Amino acid sequence: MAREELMQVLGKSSEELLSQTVKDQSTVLMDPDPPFLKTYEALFDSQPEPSDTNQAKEVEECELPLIDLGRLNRESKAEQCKRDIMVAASEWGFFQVVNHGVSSGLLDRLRELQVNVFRAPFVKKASEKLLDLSPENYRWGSPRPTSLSQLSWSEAYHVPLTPANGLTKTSTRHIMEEFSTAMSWLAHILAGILAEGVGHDGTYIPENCRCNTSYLRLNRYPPCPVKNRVFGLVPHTDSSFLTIVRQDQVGGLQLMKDGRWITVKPSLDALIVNIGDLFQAWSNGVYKSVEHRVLSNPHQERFSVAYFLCPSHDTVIQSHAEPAIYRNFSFGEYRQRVQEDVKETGRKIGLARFLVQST
Ligand SMILES: O=C(O)CCC(=O)C(=O)O
Ligand SMILES: [Fe+2]
Repeated sequence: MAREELMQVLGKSSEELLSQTVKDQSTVLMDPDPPFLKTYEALFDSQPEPSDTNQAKEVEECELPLIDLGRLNRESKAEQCKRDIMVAASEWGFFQVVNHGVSSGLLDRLRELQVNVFRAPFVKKASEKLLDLSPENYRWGSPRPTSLSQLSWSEAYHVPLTPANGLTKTSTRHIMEEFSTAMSWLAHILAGILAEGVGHDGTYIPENCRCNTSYLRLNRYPPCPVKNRVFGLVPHTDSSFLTIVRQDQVGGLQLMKDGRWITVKPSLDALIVNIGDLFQAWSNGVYKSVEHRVLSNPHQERFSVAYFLCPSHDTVIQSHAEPAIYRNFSFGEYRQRVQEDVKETGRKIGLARFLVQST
């Protein structure tokens, strides 16, 4: 039974477990972790569904394609480097890049900021503006999970990249701007290579994906006492053109390859790039937006930051290939459909909603 299992794992009696959050008021007020156990108590009482235990299934640990971007600056190597990027995007939908030009000092400063903000008590994160990050942009858990497999044991700040007024710029905003400028530069180089590879002209992405239409997400995965039954982040695809992630040394990111989950070995030197839904549609299925997820960890917390290269909401996604797999749609329409599906069914349906045959 789930509750017994939980009591065992936590080494707590039923009463202790039920009073988990009726702790001493000051402990509750200082606790950085969101109240997962109390809020989702009913899910732990329900019978496990087969999908609840799928984290325990055997997975392979695998080296993703590793691409040295330093080769782009050497005439004799640049073409091969571009080909490697295109092959990885179409065969894996995921790859790692090194010599990417984003300085380790900047990555470390962002990480420090991220750790600081998530160390704040949960009640503050949920109700106050902290380090220039607003409670409206703070998420924890999942909107309406109906089973444990739909719950994400994580918290995140979604950071829109609207430029701040120079006079009032905080140091937080300054670091995030510097970071997103570096990520945007890298994302545009990669997107340009991929666009050229499928015969699109090089102006569409820079014209539609601007600094203020893309965004950052700061993720924290608190230790999760319920082994193997709850994800850190549920399986999903990204709705972006492409995403660049920096993970820490804890690990837990997995991606789907040939019908199997594969664990990505953490590397602090590398950035992880994955193709999002928009690139899959725009390339008419040549580049793959593959499902990925994050496992929870019973002992260690984990941090990651993701940069999502996205266009403005009125941008129309249209592949020029024939026959087109997906009908044309605007990014705004796509986002709205995804949000409605998540609300109604607890999960994202994504591009399958936009197949030409289904209209
Ligand atoms: O934390 C990670 O490694 C991945 C995060 C992710 O997939 C996302 O934020 O969409
Ligand atoms: Fe993702």
